[in-house]
Amino acid sequence: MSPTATMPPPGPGALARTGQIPALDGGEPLVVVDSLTKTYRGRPALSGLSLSLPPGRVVGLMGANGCGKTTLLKILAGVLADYEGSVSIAGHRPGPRTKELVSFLPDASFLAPNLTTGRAVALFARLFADFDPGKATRLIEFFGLPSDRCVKEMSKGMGEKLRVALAMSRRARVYLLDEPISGVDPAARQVLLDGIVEDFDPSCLLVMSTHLISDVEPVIDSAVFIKDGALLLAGDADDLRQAHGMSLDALFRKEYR
Ligand SMILES: Nc1ncnc2c1ncn2[C@@H]1O[C@H](COP(=O)(O)OP(=O)(O)OP(=O)(O)O)[C@@H](O)[C@H]1O
Repeated sequence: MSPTATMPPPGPGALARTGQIPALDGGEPLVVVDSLTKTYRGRPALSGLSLSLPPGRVVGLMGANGCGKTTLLKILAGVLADYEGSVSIAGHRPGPRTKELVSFLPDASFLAPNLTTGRAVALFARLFADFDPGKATRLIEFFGLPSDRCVKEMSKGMGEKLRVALAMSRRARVYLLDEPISGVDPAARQVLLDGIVEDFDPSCLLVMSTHLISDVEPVIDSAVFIKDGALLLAGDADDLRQAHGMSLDALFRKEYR
């Protein structure tokens, strides 16, 4: 099915054609991606993707396995630099300047196995000038993490909660979370999501990739669907639900079956 075949009729859903998610206050976009193409050894992972994401939004980045979500987040985070097209974060090409603006939670563990929660907080405070140790400590308590265990002694879900607490405690402009709730049980997902959006600053942008759409649907206000490295749908969550007459979860199942 071609992307245009799935586009909703003109009206709110027209947003979907361009990948422009509207600013809540009419302001400038924070992240702009134009004709982004990324190949791995000649095989395309992203193919001419264009997106415009304003501050104040909590965006769900969704798509089937291998559609390019992690690749997009890595490019925005400045981890991958060999791409075609243009990418801008607050007017800057991803690089050393934007790493100060972007808090990236990768999908793999990046913490040393011997770190306790306290040592992890101290490490992040040394690494990042914008890190708020008080917020990290509050989130660690909110998530119920034990203070006497190091990373290698934590369960997968505990490790994920610690990484989320650390990533969300930077005073960044853009938060990029790759599958932040995939390792936790259904009840804990809600707690994790509550922690992620707690105290969300409307001058910031939060993008999280996920397959767990019914879990994130109450929390996100915008959605980007990617298919085969290209944009399928993007827009305000309420507009998409209204234009298609179904939940984002149902829309995802319809588009990707
Ligand atoms: N380091 C790599 N080398 C070669 N190909 C890669 C590499 N990383 C990703 N790919 C390929 O790029 C495509 C997009 O992968 P990516 O990890 O971005 O997808 P994804 O949407 O995040 O998938 P998932 O939902 O399974 O995490 C896939 O075809 C994948 O096989």
